[in-house]
Amino acid sequence: MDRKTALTHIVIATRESRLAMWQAQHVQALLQERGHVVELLGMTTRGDQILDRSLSKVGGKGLFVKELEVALEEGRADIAVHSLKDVPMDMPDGFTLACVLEREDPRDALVSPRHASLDDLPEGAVVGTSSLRRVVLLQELRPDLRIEPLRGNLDTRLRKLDEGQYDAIVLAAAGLKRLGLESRIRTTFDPDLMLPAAGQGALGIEVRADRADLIECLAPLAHQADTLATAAERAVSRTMGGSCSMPLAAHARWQANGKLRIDAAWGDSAGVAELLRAQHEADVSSTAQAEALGRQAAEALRRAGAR
Ligand SMILES: NCc1[nH]cc(CCC(=O)O)c1CC(=O)O
Repeated sequence: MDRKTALTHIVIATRESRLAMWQAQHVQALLQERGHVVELLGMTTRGDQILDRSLSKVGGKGLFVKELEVALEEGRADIAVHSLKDVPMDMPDGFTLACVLEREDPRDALVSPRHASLDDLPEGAVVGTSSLRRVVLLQELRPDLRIEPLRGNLDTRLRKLDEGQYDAIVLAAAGLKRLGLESRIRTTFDPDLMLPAAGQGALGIEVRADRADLIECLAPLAHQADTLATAAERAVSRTMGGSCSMPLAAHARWQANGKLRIDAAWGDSAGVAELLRAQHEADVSSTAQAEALGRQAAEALRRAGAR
């Protein structure tokens, strides 16, 4: 195969959940518009199989990406499309994040058959989420709520709500919107109250670090403003030694004054201690500057007592 042919034929490794498939097809369409021939290779990951335990107890974020990386390693696929939120802060040796795409709504959403907002939930209502970040933030807003674990892909989570196992559940707005389920959203949370997770709503494309050819093809798909914002968010998690067993939130927004502002929050994993928050802003025009901003916020959380 000559170099030109190799460049135009791209195989995307993807998980088979509806959301993962949507995301892979989205990238497929973007690459096809640029003249590439793009195929999907669907696969089931360990994270998809383990549905009965909280993810943070069985190995964390890496579970969703490992099998896809093996496919890249073996040359069965060229790129993997991930929800950036699920991508470990440090890529394993030999892999790199080639680009971050324009992000969808980064906020969390409340889904409930009977209640229009968090304030509208009766005392002691049962709310489903397995994210420690959401647990800690919800407990701060409504200490009376009973928060119960909720696992599975988006359709499974909605089914469990519809079966009556919960009064409400909290999900990323981005996933619901991508699957055409926006009408299920009763309210999207003010990000200052329910601070999103690092990378929430953004897609990242992973490749083998030695595939300069692919990195070049993918460069035009990058969204610069969201790349810098999510780089700052991911630097908060990286500095904190972040994994999904840590109740950490990090959300960066571009301000009217042209600066990038980052908000970060950390809570005790028991979910009882007070929530620590940090906020910084800076002029940011490079990844290094974005990461420095994220580190500043993490160091402020540390000084305030986060471990
Ligand atoms: N942890 C699972 C996960 N990873 C990405 C999304 C949604 C889409 C996104 O945030 O980009 C979700 C579901 C959720 O948190 O409700």
